[in-house]
This record gives sequence, C-alpha cells and structure tokens, in this order.
Amino acid sequence: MKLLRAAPIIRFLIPKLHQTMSRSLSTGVFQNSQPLNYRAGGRVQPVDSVGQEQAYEPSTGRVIATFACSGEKEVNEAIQSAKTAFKIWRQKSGMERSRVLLEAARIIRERSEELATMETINNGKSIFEARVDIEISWQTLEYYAGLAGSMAGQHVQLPGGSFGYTRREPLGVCVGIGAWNYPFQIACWKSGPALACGNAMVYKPSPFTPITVVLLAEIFTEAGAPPGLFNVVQGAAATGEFLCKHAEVAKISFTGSVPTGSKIMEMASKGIKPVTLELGGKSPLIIFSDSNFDNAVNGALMANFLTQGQVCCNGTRVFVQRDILQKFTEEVVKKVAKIKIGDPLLEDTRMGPLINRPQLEKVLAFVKGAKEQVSCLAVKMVKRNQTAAHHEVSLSPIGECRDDMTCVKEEIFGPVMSILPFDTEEEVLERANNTTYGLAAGVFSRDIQRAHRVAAGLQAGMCFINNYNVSPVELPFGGYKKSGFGRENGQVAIEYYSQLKTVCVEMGNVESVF
Ligand SMILES: NC(=O)C1=CN([C@@H]2O[C@H](COP(=O)(O)OP(=O)(O)OC[C@H]3O[C@@H](n4cnc5c(N)ncnc54)[C@H](O)[C@@H]3O)[C@@H](O)[C@H]2O)C=CC1
Repeated sequence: MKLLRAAPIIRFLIPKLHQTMSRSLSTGVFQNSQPLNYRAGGRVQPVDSVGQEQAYEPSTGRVIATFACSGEKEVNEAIQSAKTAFKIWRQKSGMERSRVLLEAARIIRERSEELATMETINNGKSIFEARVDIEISWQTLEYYAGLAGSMAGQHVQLPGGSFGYTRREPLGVCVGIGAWNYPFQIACWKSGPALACGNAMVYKPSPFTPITVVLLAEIFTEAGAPPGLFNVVQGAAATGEFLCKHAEVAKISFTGSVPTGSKIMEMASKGIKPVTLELGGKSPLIIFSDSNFDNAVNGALMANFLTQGQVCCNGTRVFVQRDILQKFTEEVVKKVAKIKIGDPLLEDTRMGPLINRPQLEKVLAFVKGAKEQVSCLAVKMVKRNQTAAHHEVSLSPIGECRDDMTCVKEEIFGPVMSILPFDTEEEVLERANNTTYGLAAGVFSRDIQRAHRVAAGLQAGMCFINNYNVSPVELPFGGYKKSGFGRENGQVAIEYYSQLKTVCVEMGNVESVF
C-alpha cells in the first residue's frame, strides 16, 4: 500500500521537514555485512539454501547485500523457533502482550530516522515518504497494543442455568510474505495484529528489500518478546513455497501480485489454511466538475505518484468530467513538472528511482504503448545518472485515454496516471467498475448525496471521498474481486489472526435419549 497510508501524517510531518536531521548515511555508502535471517532472538546464517540473491540500492544500482535464499531446513528451523515462542506468548495476558508491542513502538519512534534512512536506501522512495512509513509502522503497533488487552469472547445464558462462552484464541505460527514497496510497514501491518492476538510469526520480505525487516525483528526482541516470536527468512519464490507448504503453519498473510496470490491460495488450500491476500489494483478516481478543483488535482497527484507510483491502491484511472477535463489536465501537468526528482535521501526530493531496472523497463513499455495510442499530454523522462542503471524514473500523465487501452486496463506499478473523460454519473460508475480488480476507489464532489451514492456503487474494498491514499490504521484495508480478501488494519484484522472457541457448560444432569 501502499501509501494509502499517508496523507494525514504528511501534514503532521511537514514542520519536521525543516529540522536538520542528523543522519550518518548518505547515498552510495551503506553496505550490509550482517546475517539477514533472524530466529530464536538473533541474526543467523541459514542452515541451507536454495540459491542466492542480491539486493540493490535503487538510486545508484550498487549491490548492498548478497544473501543465501533459505532452504527447506532453514524454513523449518524458523518455524520451530516460532513454535517455541508461541507456547510462551499464547499464555500471556493481553496486557502483557500490549506492553511488549508498546515498547517496540517506542523503540521504532526513537530510531525512526535511522529506520527511514535504511528504507530509503533499499527501496528508493524519498526520505520524506519513508519517515511517513515509519510513523505509520509504530502507530500500527500502538493501535494493536491497545486492542490486545480488550480481546474478549461472549457469555451466553442457556436454559436451566447452563451457559456458554466464547474464547478468542490465537492461530499458532503465522507466515507473513511481504512486497518490496513498503518493506517495514507491511511487516508491521502483519506482525502488529498477529502478535497482539497471541500468535508467533515467520516473515519473508521481498528479496529486493531484505534489510529493514531484520531491524524490526531486533526491535521486538529488545522490547521483551520471547526469542522466536518474530523470525525472518530471506529468499524468493522457492523459500516462500517452503513456508506456505509447511504443515505446522497456521495462516498465511500475503502482499504482492495477483499471480503469486493465486499460487499461495492453492498451496494453502492443501493444508486448509486461512489466507489473507492483499493484491494489486487498477483503481478508479472519479472527479466531478462540482468538486473543489485544487483538492481534486492534489488528490489525483496523491493517488498516483507516491513511492514512484509503486502503490497497490493507487487511483491510476482518473475519470474527469468533460467540462473540466482540459483545465484539470493542464493543472496536473503543471504540478507534475514541479515534482522534485532526485537523490531520495535529500530533504527536498519527492520522487526517487523505481525499485529496479526490470520495473523501469516494464513502466517504459506501458508508456511507449500508450504514446502510440493517444497524444500524450505530458511524458517526462528523467535520466539522472547514465551510469546507474536503476536511477531513472518516467513520469507521465497521459491525457484522454480510452478504457480499452493497455495502460488503462493493466496495473503498471509506476508513475503513470491515465486521464479519462466522462459525461454522466451512471456512465462513469459502470466504467469505473469494469475491471477485475477492486482494491480502492475515490470520488471528488461537493454534492454529498452523489458522493455517498457513488461510493456505495463502487466495487472496491476501500473508497475515498474528497481525498485519496490516506489510510489510518484504525480503518480496515483490503480488496474486492481479484484484489484479494481478508482485511488489514482496524479492529476487524483481529478476526483474521484469531479463532473462536465455543465452550458449552452444563449446570444440570445429562438427559440421555438412550
Ligand atoms: N499489492 C501490492 O502492494 C504489490 C503488488 N505488486 C505487483 O506485483 C508485481 C511484481 O512484484 P513482485 O515483488 O515480483 O511480486 P510477487 O507477487 O512476485 O512477490 C511478492 C512476494 O511474494 C514472494 N513470492 C513470489 N513467488 C512466490 C511463491 N510462489 N510462493 C510464495 N511466495 C512467493 C516474493 O518473494 C515476495 O516476497 C508488481 O509489478 C506489482 O504489479 C508488487 C508489490 C506490491
């Protein structure tokens, strides 16, 4: 997400921007020298491997870490480590778990500048955005710390003084598999509710971004979590499959692409394991001509260009009512031209490089295809450093698109906004819903009845009215249709990391029918 997450906090952070941040690392310096797997409360080298991966600093193209992908034995070691911790952790009261999560949140807050810097180095997003991600991360742990103490069942009176009650119990060892666009934040979105419910976790980050999640593991240990409560295995698809197929795993929570989500569901089905799938999107953002114009333009920028456009819930199909189309497009183009692209560790940069060369090429292919089909109103190509393969970004609001264009139908995962004209509410709603995805949607209008009516008609799990890409941890987040199922954030996430036991108590004698 995904920066669904950021806007209120961005406002909150602006004053801090002017402070001079003491930072020991600059671009082109960091080199990982420590083991990146974590189990039983410490960093370890994996006991076996299925190949090797390299992680890059996107802004320079430098290799910053080379690591072994964990094999079946190492995955099993991590799961056994989690099982050991689970036995201790599940016995703790909600308040005891809460204290550990609060302490972890406090440490993240204290180390936020260091964590944000590492996230920027490994992911390429601007330091400004990385700070927001870290802020959301500790807020997530605080929120679930708050819920941990109040998880409770129901008491139900039955005839003759008998009664029943329900207990909300943890699932066991949960697996988290994360994407590269929000490495630290996704790990907190999964571990926060999982640990609050009394589970242990084995987490596999994307091989593109292996660094910061290990810092999270260390923070949980420092905060007082039993050794093995949060473990990290590194690797790509093969390692992920060992995790998904392991008999002792109770649940899988995944963030990533639709094809991988489908494979994970298939593997989970063999063991009848519950899954939460947070997948991609091609979300619509509908702008009516009666909306507050400046807000609508700003909303469209927030919906498309955070984290270089690599956000699953981005509103990449921007439907604009025809009478304001030209003015809107001109204003967007003007503002896009001013976005400061550059070294992501510099304070005034708002857009860094894409995650890697293949992602850049994928985005450029979409832009090329679109240019052949429409007259692009603006395509800005930036090549900051010819020698660094990864250090490029393409920024493109593409004007007057049609629904049948590839760039309008497929998830690009880059800084490309497609602008589509529309005339009526009925027409735009039908076109907005004409997609196999359903993660997010937005509507800008001053007509409150219309705004709510359109939100009710949109087939998406997360709808915004007069804003876009804000996601406070208090609100559930997740998709409709091929964008997945299950929810992260909000109170409801507790239901996805726990199971309900019913206890039926007889206060009288057993009346046998035999
Ligand atoms: N929903 C979202 O937030 C995200 C969506 N995406 C979409 O996915 C595209 C590809 O990005 P990727 O990182 O390659 O996504 P991916 O779906 O291939 O990988 C996501 C995670 O799943 C793991 N994985 C891959 N294959 C697996 C398997 N067979 N079993 C278990 N785990 C497996 C990966 O190692 C990674 O940790 C992007 O271009 C974008 O369209 C990517 C990142 C985040």
